[in-house]
Amino acid sequence: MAGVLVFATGGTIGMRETEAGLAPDPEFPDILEGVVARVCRPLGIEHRVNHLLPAIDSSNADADTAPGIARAIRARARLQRPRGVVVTHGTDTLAYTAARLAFDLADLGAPVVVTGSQLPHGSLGTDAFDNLSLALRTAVRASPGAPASIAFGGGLLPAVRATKHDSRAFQAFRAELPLAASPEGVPASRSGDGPTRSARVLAFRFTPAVTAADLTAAAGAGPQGIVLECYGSGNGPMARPGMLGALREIAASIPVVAITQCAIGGVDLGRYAVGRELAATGVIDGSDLTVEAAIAKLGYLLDLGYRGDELRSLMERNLVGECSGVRG
Ligand SMILES: NC(=O)C[C@H](N)C(=O)O
Repeated sequence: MAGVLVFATGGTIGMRETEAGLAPDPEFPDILEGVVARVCRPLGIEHRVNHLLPAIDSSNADADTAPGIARAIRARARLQRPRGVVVTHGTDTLAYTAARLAFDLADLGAPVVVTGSQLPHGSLGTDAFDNLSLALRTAVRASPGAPASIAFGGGLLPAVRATKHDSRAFQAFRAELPLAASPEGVPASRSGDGPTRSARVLAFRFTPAVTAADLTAAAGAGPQGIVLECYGSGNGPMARPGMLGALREIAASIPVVAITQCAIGGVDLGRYAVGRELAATGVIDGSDLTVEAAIAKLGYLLDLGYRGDELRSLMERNLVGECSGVRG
């Protein structure tokens, strides 16, 4: 086919006003078909629109949403060999999904561009069509091996570096850091068949009131991995009663990845005594990963079957431009 494959997954872009608030518009499939055709025809590009049902408000995304979108894209792409792929998605969890697709589809051989909108397609002055048109044109023009990107508010952002930072403005996303140079590429699957269920990775944020019991409770809910949002250069309340022991125990049973709450700078676990204490509990150094990219990467590697030292080593390296890698 060598055209564009579009996957609609929900989000404001496909919603309309109802008595219960914004909700999926049953007429959106027809409208999307028309808009995609209008952009692709003058470019001489074929297109096919797929709807992943049910269309959701992306706030309802769960651990399997992004891996499920990746599986659907892979299955279609195998048959239709597209030149590019566009995913329409709600903005609330768009950065999480886009980051995950960047890993899952790194070797697809076609660029993946994710978009959505702040206003519904039918609203006056909507950003839906500008964003969609930018995404389609990017998917057609980018090279087959280009990294996954987000087309939004007139700009393109690297999927593994982006965060939603504005709940209203048309420029809803921001990437504080560029793609890291010289990515190694994604590893082969460790377990052959792939998992039946996607790993559940939680984020836990250190704040002044946090206790060891809070962390133990979060880990007790049974996630397969935890992203620990630390202060500054990778610090935490290590003097809190029970915190060292709790972290040691958790990190011995599931991977715990330490990232920073700061947008820039990354972690440097050797800098402060509290950072060294944290490192000694067995947490993995998350370099300058965003929380979205850390969750995506850890979930992706767990789903590929990686565990233990192999997982740690991959987490600490730059696979698709998502992090600078651990300081030597
Ligand atoms: N602008 C949006 O798309 C927000 C919406 N709640 C969603 O994420 O589905």
